[in-house]
Amino acid sequence: MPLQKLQNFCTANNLPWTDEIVNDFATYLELLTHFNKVMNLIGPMSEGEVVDQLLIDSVAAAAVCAPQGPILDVGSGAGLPGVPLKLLYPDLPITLVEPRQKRTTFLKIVLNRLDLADTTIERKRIEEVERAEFSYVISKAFQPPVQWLETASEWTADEGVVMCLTRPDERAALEAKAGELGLELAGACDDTTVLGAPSVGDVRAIYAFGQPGE
Ligand SMILES: C[S@@+](CC[C@H](N)C(=O)[O-])C[C@H]1O[C@@H](n2cnc3c(N)ncnc32)[C@H](O)[C@@H]1O
Repeated sequence: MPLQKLQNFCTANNLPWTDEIVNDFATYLELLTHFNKVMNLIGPMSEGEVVDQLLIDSVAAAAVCAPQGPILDVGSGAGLPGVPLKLLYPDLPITLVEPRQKRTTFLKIVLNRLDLADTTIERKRIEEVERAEFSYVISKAFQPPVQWLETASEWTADEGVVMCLTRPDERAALEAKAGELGLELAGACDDTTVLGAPSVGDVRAIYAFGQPGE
């Protein structure tokens, strides 16, 4: 079954995996592949490719640093990585920021079909969203990593983390920018294949940045 690799990934990395989570991922996968054909949300992809390239890349962030409080996903598109994270951590509030109407229409369909509580969809550019603080600030393929770290830091609570889904060759530049912003590395994976992520997705390294501990 297409979700087997996702299950293997979650169990190998001690991420939540229950019957309810399986059902929710199956529904999301079905909605993504169905509406992709009519709305062109993610380009032509098979179910297997969606799992390998999008779903595992999304939950891989939690294998490096699991969310502990409200999540902000900027440039969420068809809900990546925010929806997979919400399915793993249904009790955490999440805000999905996405300016394009077709994509937010799809997000609303997902929200209704999966009955996702504490989920806010902002059909805006991040620059237009009323400022708030989040515990876990994440994006995938939204801004170049260093620019993202700077953007995200403005939305991150004191105890929170900025998640950078990127490539290993960005680490030095990210650490330099983090120093300027008064942040430090709070979690790192320089090669997501060691987590068991297929090497076909865009996310090859994951770094978490937070305020220095005492
Ligand atoms: C390359 S897509 C990535 C979508 C999704 N994160 C993924 O990985 O499939 C970038 C997304 O960022 C959105 N976007 C562009 N500018 C934005 C802005 N200023 N604020 C929030 N989202 C923005 C686009 O509409 C698009 O859906």
